[in-house]
Parts: sequence; C-alpha cells; structure tokens
Amino acid sequence: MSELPGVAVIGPSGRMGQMLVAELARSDRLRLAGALVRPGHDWAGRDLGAALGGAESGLTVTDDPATALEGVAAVIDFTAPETTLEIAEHLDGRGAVHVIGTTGFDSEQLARLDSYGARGVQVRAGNMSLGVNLLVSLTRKVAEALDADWDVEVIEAHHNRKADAPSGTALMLGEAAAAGRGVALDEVADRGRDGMTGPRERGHIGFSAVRGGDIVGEHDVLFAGAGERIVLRHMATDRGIFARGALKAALWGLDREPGTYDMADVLGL
Ligand SMILES: NC(=O)C1=CN([C@@H]2O[C@H](COP(=O)(O)OP(=O)(O)OC[C@H]3O[C@@H](n4cnc5c(N)ncnc54)[C@H](OP(=O)(O)O)[C@@H]3O)[C@@H](O)[C@H]2O)C=CC1
Ligand SMILES: O=C(O)C1=N[C@H](C(=O)O)C[C@H](O)C1
Repeated sequence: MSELPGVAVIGPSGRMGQMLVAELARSDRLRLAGALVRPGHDWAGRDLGAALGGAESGLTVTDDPATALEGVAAVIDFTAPETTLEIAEHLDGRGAVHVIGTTGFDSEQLARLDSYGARGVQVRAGNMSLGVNLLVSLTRKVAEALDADWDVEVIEAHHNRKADAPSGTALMLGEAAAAGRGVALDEVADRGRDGMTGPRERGHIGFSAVRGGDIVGEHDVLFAGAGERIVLRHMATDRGIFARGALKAALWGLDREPGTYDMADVLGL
C-alpha cells in the first residue's frame, strides 16, 4: 500500500499548531511528516508526542526548515507574517502545497506572498471554517441588496493573546461587504475611532475589535438602517474547525495547478 501524503506543521507548539497535530493524528488521508519550531526552541530535537505531554510519536521536532520540509506534499502554516514568508521562500520550486492560515499581513507582505503563489499552490484564508466562509457569501449578498443608507460595521472578538487587529476574518467580511457594494475596501474602511470623529460617513465600513480571555473567535456583520438592523453572526467555540478546514485545503491543493486559492475554492462556495 502506498504511503499517505506527508504534511509538515509549522509552529506545532502554538494554539493552532497543537490542533493541527491532533487532527493529523486522526486523519486517514494525510500523515504528519514534519514539525518545525523556531531556531533554538526547547522542543527542537525532542519527540513531538512527548513534547506535547503525550506518548512518543516517532517524529522528531526540528528547528531546521530543510529537515522539516524534506519530501512533504503539503505544509500547514498558522504562524506569523514574516515566518510565513520565510516558509514560502523555502517552498519555492519544491511543489508542496502551502496552506496559509496566518493573518496580519500588510499589503507589501501580501504582494510578496502572491509572487510565490504564481509558482506553487497556495491556499490562503483568514478563516478556514465552513461557517465563516458561508458568512462571507451571505455578507456579500446582503450588501448587494442594500444601499449605502445601511451602515455596515464588522465587530470581532478574540482571546487576549491575539497579535493582529482587525482579525483576518473581519477583513474578509469587510472585503465581501465592499465587493457587494462595488467599492474598494481600502477607500471606505474605518479601522478605529477615537476622539472627535464627527458623524459617520455614508458608505463607510467600520471595524471594531474586542480582546479578552479565551474567546476563540466571534464575528458580527451589522447592517444598521433607519428603524431596523440586520446582524449576521458567526461564533467559533473550538479551534478544531480551523484545523479541519486546513487539512481539507491541503488535500484539495494536491491536485491543483500553481496559483493562490482560498477556502471558497476549496469548499466550492
Ligand atoms: N485562518 C484561520 O482559520 C485561523 C488563523 N489563525 C491565525 O494563525 C496564526 C497563529 O495563531 P495562534 O495559533 O493562535 O498563535 P500562536 O502564537 O499560539 O502560535 C504561533 C506559532 O507559530 C510559531 N512560530 C512563529 N515563528 C516561527 C518560526 N520562525 N518558525 C517556527 N515556528 C514559528 C510560534 O512559536 P513560538 O511560540 O516559539 O513563537 C507558535 O508556536 C495567527 O496569525 C492567527 O490569526 C488562527 C486561527 C484560525
Ligand atoms: O487569532 C485567532 O485566534 C484567530 N484568527 C483568525 C482571524 O484573524 O480571523 C481566525 C479566527 O478568528 C481565530
């Protein structure tokens, strides 16, 4: 019997890294074949299972990208923007699928990522859950149906360790609302209000970020009209939804031509 496609996880000690390791251990279609930590991390050289506090897994954690990525069919990366760019550089020309869940890229970093996507398969999404990707479609549809008399606000809440704001998901939802209205998000986004801001500008899309405790991820898209409001809401209570989406993306990506894809492509939405 042939071996299952091997997957490397970048940052296996992280919140998402641990979820990905657990989902890969359960998978009957993919196998965990590499685990990369940052240089000098105290897990480097240890058995992954033991480092996670469980039974020996037979896979040694490494801080050497060449060792972790050797021969894998896909790499799942939920880390930080500069780390993801370094991984994209290592993968360039190797033919492995790069599944990117990392958020918080600036426009220059996104352009650099796109250049790697032109030569390899990248699946990139600020949120890999089915529910959020459906919410993105719904947001676009509602925005198409309503005029700019309806104020759009995206409100997100996350745990107190989150590094970036607004969340990647909030930006996906803002992009969807802007697309529904036929405008560019950059031109209408209000990404933080403080002080004498004056009345709200018609047609703008506002963002608010709440940070606290262990909130996994909550997103509301509020359409506020005169005398009525519509709220579209997604609440994540288990990071497994993102990890399972990432595994689905890795499998889907194995048969693709080079390009940058998203979860709407993977899920056929
Ligand atoms: N798209 C989606 O569906 C989702 C996206 N995310 C995004 O995923 C990212 C990670 O989130 P989360 O897991 O909560 O964050 P964590 O901080 O818990 O995990 C990040 C991991 O990446 C590791 N890392 C950073 N740099 C390197 C490097 N150079 N080499 C190897 N490992 C490295 C960190 O290691 P160390 O601890 O040593 O720094 C850490 O283990 C964020 O951008 C978040 O927004 C999160 C959930 C869902
Ligand atoms: O950092 C997180 O935790 C999450 N990040 C993603 C985002 O920025 O939207 C997805 C999810 O909401 C959890």
